[in-house]
Amino acid sequence: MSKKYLVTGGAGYVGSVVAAHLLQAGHEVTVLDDLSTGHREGIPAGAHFIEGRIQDAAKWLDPSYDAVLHFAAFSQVGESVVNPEKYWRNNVGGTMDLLAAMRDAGVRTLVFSSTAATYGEPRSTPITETAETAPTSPYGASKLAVDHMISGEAAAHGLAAVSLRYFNVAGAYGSCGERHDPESHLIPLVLQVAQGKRAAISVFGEDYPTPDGTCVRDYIHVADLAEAHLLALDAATAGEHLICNLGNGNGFSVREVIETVRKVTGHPIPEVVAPRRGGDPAVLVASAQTATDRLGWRPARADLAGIVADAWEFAQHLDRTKES
Ligand SMILES: NC(=O)c1ccc[n+]([C@@H]2O[C@H](COP(=O)([O-])OP(=O)(O)OC[C@H]3O[C@@H](n4cnc5c(N)ncnc54)[C@H](O)[C@@H]3O)[C@@H](O)[C@H]2O)c1
Ligand SMILES: O=c1ccn([C@@H]2O[C@H](COP(=O)(O)OP(=O)(O)O[C@H]3O[C@H](CO)[C@H](O)[C@H](O)[C@H]3O)[C@@H](O)[C@H]2O)c(=O)[nH]1
Repeated sequence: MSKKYLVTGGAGYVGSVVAAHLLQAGHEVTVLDDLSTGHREGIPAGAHFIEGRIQDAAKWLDPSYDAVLHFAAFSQVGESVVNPEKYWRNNVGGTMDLLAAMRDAGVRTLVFSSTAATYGEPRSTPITETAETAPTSPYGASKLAVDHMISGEAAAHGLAAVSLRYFNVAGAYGSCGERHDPESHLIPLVLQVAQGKRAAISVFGEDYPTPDGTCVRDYIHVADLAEAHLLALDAATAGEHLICNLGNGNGFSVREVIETVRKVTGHPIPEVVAPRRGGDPAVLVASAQTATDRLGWRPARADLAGIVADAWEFAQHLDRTKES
């Protein structure tokens, strides 16, 4: 049955891909986005668009919505360290306003973009949802605070809520892909080297306790992530706040990612070794067993070369549309 969804942050990377999946499944989608980091042309065709802030969600939310999918947030770890108040105000304050608007409008289902950054430096791997949460940045702390807020909303007011804790999101879905400015994520940066926009990729540290000395991460295709959101909408249960990690359970090192980009693009990709980046754990790999058990989710695009190939296709598409 067709449903009506509000997608906050639907002009951004992950939100636009999820909006596209919801539309393809036959649902009605309204994107609420202030375009602070998103792109108007990234909103998938067929979605309604409200240019506005989550802080003002009460202006637009009404009981006709079946659920909210909440992506809107600031998400740069480094920026959050130098400007933490920006993160508390937008991510935490904004979500508090959104939850109040949902309560007033009687919209009682929420899927929230949480993050692996809520765990901080892991004590063991793979990371399960019962692992200690000790975020190492204000960004991670702000997302953890929202998770706590949502738990309270479910317990006190019967919200049906699912938080999805993404590990390293990558890849693209058709014309929806990653275009952060400034870009800080590894795969799009390595692709910029392939495109000749950067001279070399910096490898942040080669003295970690990992097989090749570089950091290991769990890269998950954004389309697999999107499918988990559709399953989460079905699984959400009144009064419960379900938290699920989303990753493939496989770790790839920075050097393995660079080598994969070389193979996929056919470009040489010079690399330079740089100092460690503050706050980077050596290894971050998810156990997504809860997502499998509770949502019935299984990643279908776990192959790193396939993830990189889709991101490469999108990077070239972006260049072609800029030129034309
Ligand atoms: N990309 C990742 O690797 C990753 C990993 C873990 C979690 N997440 C989370 O997923 C979500 C989406 O991330 P993304 O990579 O797509 O980021 P993004 O910056 O591309 O998208 C965020 C969107 O939210 C909008 N926005 C921000 N504040 C807003 C506000 N107050 N009102 C309305 N719109 C607002 C921005 O304009 C942007 O379009 C974020 O919540 C992020 O914390 C992302
Ligand atoms: O130019 C670069 C960029 C990144 N890296 C390395 O590549 C790995 C991946 O870095 P990303 O910036 O792509 O991703 P992160 O693992 O830092 O971040 C991800 O995990 C975080 C949790 O720690 C947050 O959830 C965040 O939103 C999500 O993108 C890290 O070891 C990083 O040090 C480099 O070596 N060179």
